[in-house]
Amino acid sequence: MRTQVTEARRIVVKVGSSSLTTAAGGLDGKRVDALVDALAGSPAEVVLVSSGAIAAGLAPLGLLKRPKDLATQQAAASVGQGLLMRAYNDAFARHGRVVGQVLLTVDDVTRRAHYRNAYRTLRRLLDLRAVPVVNENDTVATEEIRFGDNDRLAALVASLVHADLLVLLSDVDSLYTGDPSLPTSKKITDVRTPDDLLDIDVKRPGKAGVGTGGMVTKVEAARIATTSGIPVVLASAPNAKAVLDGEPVGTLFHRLRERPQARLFWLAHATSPRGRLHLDPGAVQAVRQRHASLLPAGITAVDGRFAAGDPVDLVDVGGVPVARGLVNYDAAELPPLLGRSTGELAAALGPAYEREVVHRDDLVLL
Ligand SMILES: Nc1ncnc2c1ncn2[C@@H]1O[C@H](COP(=O)(O)OP(=O)(O)O)[C@@H](O)[C@H]1O
Ligand SMILES: N[C@@H](CCC(=O)OP(=O)(O)O)C(=O)O
Repeated sequence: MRTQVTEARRIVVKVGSSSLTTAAGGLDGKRVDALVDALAGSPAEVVLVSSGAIAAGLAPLGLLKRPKDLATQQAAASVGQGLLMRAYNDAFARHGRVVGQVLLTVDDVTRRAHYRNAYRTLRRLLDLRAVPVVNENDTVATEEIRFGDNDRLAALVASLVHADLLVLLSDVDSLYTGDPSLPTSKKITDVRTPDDLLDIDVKRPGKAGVGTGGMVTKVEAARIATTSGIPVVLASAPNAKAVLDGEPVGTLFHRLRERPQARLFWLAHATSPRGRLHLDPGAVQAVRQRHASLLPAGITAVDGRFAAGDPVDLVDVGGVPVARGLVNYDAAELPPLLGRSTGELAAALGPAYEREVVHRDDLVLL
């Protein structure tokens, strides 16, 4: 059993084009359904990074193989992305789950100002129990600023949403020492350090012809994630359920360091609180033991003059600080909300009041 997997609370799963399409081209509904069944069965929050827009758009446009020129690829992506979302929408609906499309460019995941926008949207979708389905915004990306494959995009999204695990699903069941079709190539179950990759040949692209990056981009994605403290499992798409159940399938890239908690470290050690939120015992327990977000219902009193975004201390009935967090409301807004459930507040004051007072991602225990 892999505890890196079974203990993960937030997982980014990336699936490649070759795992979603039929041999004849076009989306394979059965494979989409099987993948979605596996994802919907996971107790973790899941962000799905899905390729396949270009591949799904080929058949409807009468294209026989993946075009080489960017404009035709973009036209195919434009047609295929809608079909892809329809397939996910229908497949997740069977589990009573809603999907949200998130199309990103390189800038959205690398520039800080954009990055925060993307993070907020993804986090809100997860809070609402929706499944974000991410792809590159192929129709607007130019050759120079394009990821092209989704492996690196998935690694950056994993880091962006503070995921505990990245799963790369492909048409190959693990990393091999060389071309998997050669009998001399051996399966690799664990990659613990970059040295474990020194003798591995990852150059040859996939034979299916619809994927783009082959193993090179997957190994690169694993490097980005593991150096950000996020372990990676590379496995075949039909093994998605086994992966998420923690079974030792595919290749596990162990994380190379602890997850840097730089922002939360700053919050705990380098900020002074602008106010205090007094918690009832139930809220203290929820924050401490379940690492839950703080909701208005668990707050009994507020001290200080702070604005939304400021650091505040969360204190217990004895006034002892238990956590520090970034508050989502101005001090003056809070008193009428205290002790009331988020459902009640939303009904009385509108959906903007459904938000948590301190989100769990912005909270550090003291
Ligand atoms: N060392 C290796 N180990 C495993 N697969 C490899 C290796 N080198 C090349 N490959 C090829 O990489 C392919 C997966 O890449 P790709 O087709 O881009 O997948 P996807 O569409 O899932 O992103 C496999 O089908 C396999 O043939
Ligand atoms: N954004 C593109 C991804 C291209 C692609 O084929 O990626 P991958 O299958 O992950 O190597 C698409 O949806 O078609």
